[in-house]
Amino acid sequence: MSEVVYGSEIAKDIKENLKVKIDQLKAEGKRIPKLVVVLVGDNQASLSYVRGKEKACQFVGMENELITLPETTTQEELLSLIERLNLDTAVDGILVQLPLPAHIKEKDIIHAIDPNKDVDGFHPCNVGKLMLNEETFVSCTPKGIIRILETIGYDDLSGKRAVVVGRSNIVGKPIAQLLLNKNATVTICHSRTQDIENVCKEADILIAAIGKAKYINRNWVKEGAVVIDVGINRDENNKMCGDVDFEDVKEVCSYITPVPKGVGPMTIAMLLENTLQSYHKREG
Ligand SMILES: Nc1nc2c(c(=O)[nH]1)N[C@@H](CN(C=O)c1ccc(C(=O)N[C@@H](CCC(=O)O)C(=O)O)cc1)CN2
Repeated sequence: MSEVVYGSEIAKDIKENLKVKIDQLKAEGKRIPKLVVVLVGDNQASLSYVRGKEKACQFVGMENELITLPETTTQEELLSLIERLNLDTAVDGILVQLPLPAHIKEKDIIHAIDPNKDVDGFHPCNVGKLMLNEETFVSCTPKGIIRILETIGYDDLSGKRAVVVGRSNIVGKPIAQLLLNKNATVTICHSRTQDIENVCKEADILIAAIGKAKYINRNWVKEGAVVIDVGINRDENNKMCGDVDFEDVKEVCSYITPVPKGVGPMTIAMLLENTLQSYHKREG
């Protein structure tokens, strides 16, 4: 029987901590950190995520501007907005919500954001620094996963085998690098991996980030493994669920994150931390 790790509770503590720090800046009459979130189009899930970011900023007392643009926005229009935000000295963090409409090249947009304001940690400069184990903005979901491992005291990863299922630029690749930076022996599995079930079964830490509802069952999981579920899917009853069959896997692992209330809320807490980090780089 496992312990269920609620990222939502860890995130709440982090946000309370950030609120204290921002209250202190206010009491000292200092400038307040500012995050600008850009949403293009009307993807309902994205709208709900940016609202979550707005609410979190309000909770900690951070300045927040949400810029919503129509689906028909051109790449040039979005690039000129980013240019303006790059130059705005009151802006510490710029986040362009993904996915973008198909006619806009995500890569060009990410490359245009000033790496010093890239609180998503998606710019190639920041990804490169992560690979070199240098201080940088670390992408929020992977950073949140590491914080979960630290919170449960499972962060001495020397000699541990970590398996990441999924190779996205946002989650799979950066979490693999972060685990490697912590001395884990890391394997990345994906759709072309052979015998994926048995590779996963060797993991002391199993990170599921594939985007397939309840794909991983207890046959994939070593007894006592730590299981982190990054998936956000809908099951056959339209109920939100992860990539892991929670009820089945919780019987064999040591720790497991649920969906919802697991990794998702950590993403937003880490975004606030990255924005404060950017602020301090600028203001000292
Ligand atoms: N520019 C970015 N775009 C996207 C990112 C990102 O980090 N940067 N990540 C995801 C979406 N995302 C944040 O943007 C995100 C996803 C999920 C949650 C979350 O808290 N989920 C809740 C459930 C919420 C619900 O009820 O719908 C949970 O898991 O408990 C927060 C942020 C893609 N795009």
